[in-house]
Amino acid sequence: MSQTKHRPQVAIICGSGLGMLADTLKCQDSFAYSDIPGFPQSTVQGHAGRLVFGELKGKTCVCMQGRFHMYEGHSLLKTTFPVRVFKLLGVETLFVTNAAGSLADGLQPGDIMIIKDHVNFPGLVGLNPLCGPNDDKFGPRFPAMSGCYDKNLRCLAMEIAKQLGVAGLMQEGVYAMVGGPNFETIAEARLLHRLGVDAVGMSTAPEVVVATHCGLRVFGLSLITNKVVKSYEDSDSVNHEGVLEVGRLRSHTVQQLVTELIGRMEINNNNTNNAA
Ligand SMILES: O=P(O)(O)O[C@H]1O[C@H](CO)[C@@H](O)[C@H]1O
Ligand SMILES: Nc1nc2[nH]cnc2c(=O)[nH]1
Repeated sequence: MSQTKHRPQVAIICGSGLGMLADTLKCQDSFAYSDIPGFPQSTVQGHAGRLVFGELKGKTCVCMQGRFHMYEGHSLLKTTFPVRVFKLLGVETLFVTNAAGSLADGLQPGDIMIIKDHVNFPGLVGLNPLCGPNDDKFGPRFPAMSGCYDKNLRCLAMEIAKQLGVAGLMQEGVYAMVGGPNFETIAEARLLHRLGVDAVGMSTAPEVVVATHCGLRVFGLSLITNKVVKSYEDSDSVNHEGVLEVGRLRSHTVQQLVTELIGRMEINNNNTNNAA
């Protein structure tokens, strides 16, 4: 921390193809992950691997330009390590963003889903970053997750979307994390759809679990980059380049939304969770 004067209140994790969120920060100090002791390395295209500090609408922010995924071979402890670093830096609010495939019929590529809740599939079978001895300095052994996506921030995001004229692109929904790295089979897609999942990806849930455990307020959004194929008659097929391309197309809107939300949200929330 001796190498930057910034003391962030807000942390942003950029999803696949959404690294441009860091470009909006003013008075930047940036560090390659390879220069930060203990930090894993990004191995996925569309995740630059830089930690960027700066100002956004009067708030001090730190932005992860590139996240870590379980499928890269990192332990869940490693993938979520930056979240605890943010907590120790004094961050109060975590913004998580991701690219995701839609299962809900009403969500089209290019739409933005405000995450209302998640299904942490790896977590349900014991792949949870909180497994192992609990560090009471961060939070309790058995943390509640019922209100992990802050309701006030979700409402404010919708209000801002209306003011920006992009409300038609936005709705709330449930995100599910699967392990990846392969995309879903048709049978898996149908299963997820029946279970009430609106969008699926390979990240985010462990970060939110660790953030909630240590009392951070969380806001999450998924950029819908593709429809998950649910029909044997459908010859469409998803690929990572297409995912990154939708990120590029929607970068401006996502940037505007996140910038306004950070500008207008209250800070000093005392790290309390505000459940739905
Ligand atoms: O969740 P993010 O990092 O946005 O990336 C999503 O996009 C990649 C697949 O194209 C996967 O890593 C998936 O999780
Ligand atoms: N698992 C999964 N992750 C994604 N990331 C972006 N699109 C998708 C998708 O369709 N499935």
